[in-house]
Amino acid sequence: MRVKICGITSVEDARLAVEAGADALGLVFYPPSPRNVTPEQAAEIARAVSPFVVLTGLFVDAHPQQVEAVLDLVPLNLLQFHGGENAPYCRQFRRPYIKALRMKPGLNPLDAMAAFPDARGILLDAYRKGVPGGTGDTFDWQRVPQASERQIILAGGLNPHNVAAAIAEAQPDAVDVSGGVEAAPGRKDAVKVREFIRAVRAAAPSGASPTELTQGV
Ligand SMILES: O=C(O)c1ccccc1NCC(=O)[C@H](O)[C@H](O)COP(=O)(O)O
Repeated sequence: MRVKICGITSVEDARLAVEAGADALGLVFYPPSPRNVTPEQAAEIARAVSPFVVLTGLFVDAHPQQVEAVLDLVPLNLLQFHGGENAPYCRQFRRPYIKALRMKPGLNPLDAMAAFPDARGILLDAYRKGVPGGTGDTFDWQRVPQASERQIILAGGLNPHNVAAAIAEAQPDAVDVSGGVEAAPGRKDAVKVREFIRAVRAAAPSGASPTELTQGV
């Protein structure tokens, strides 16, 4: 079970997340968010982090030139598109990407993810009208497709106290959290980060997915 800590805004928070065992860090390039970072700030964070930790750059319906400008400065390993982007938009940067789908009532995630066959993963997030992400809201984890061939990342309102139940119910391949491990918007809480990752490891030890655990793989 992989863990992404999203909304990292400082070298200090990047280091505490990596030391706690995060597999990936999320850097938000979306100015209305309190977790937004500039390309220069992101480059400083990147310099401080092991090259073996996945650096994810997050965008919301960004102009392609904005994405390219970030890529010129920041050695991102992965892009995350969190708006209404389509597959041609996402693939134009010729980088691995994950596509976020907000679980609007009535949305069929299997149909929606089929539109992004070349996405490395699909991040399923809560839906709140007018707010693209980082809502702190959960959604019905029963809606997460099971036995999908795709890599499913569960997000939305996770925290140290609910992540084990979320994993048991949704059986994702990875989890993602932002607000649930913060002391304040944009500032991570070291204890919450450690508790979150500890809870994930307890729910899915040795990195195995819950499916592998229950099927004795
Ligand atoms: O984190 C943000 O502020 C944000 C703003 C706009 C678009 C996406 C954003 N975050 C993307 C993420 O992947 C978050 O981790 C995800 O939405 C879950 O956030 P939370 O419910 O706070 O754990």
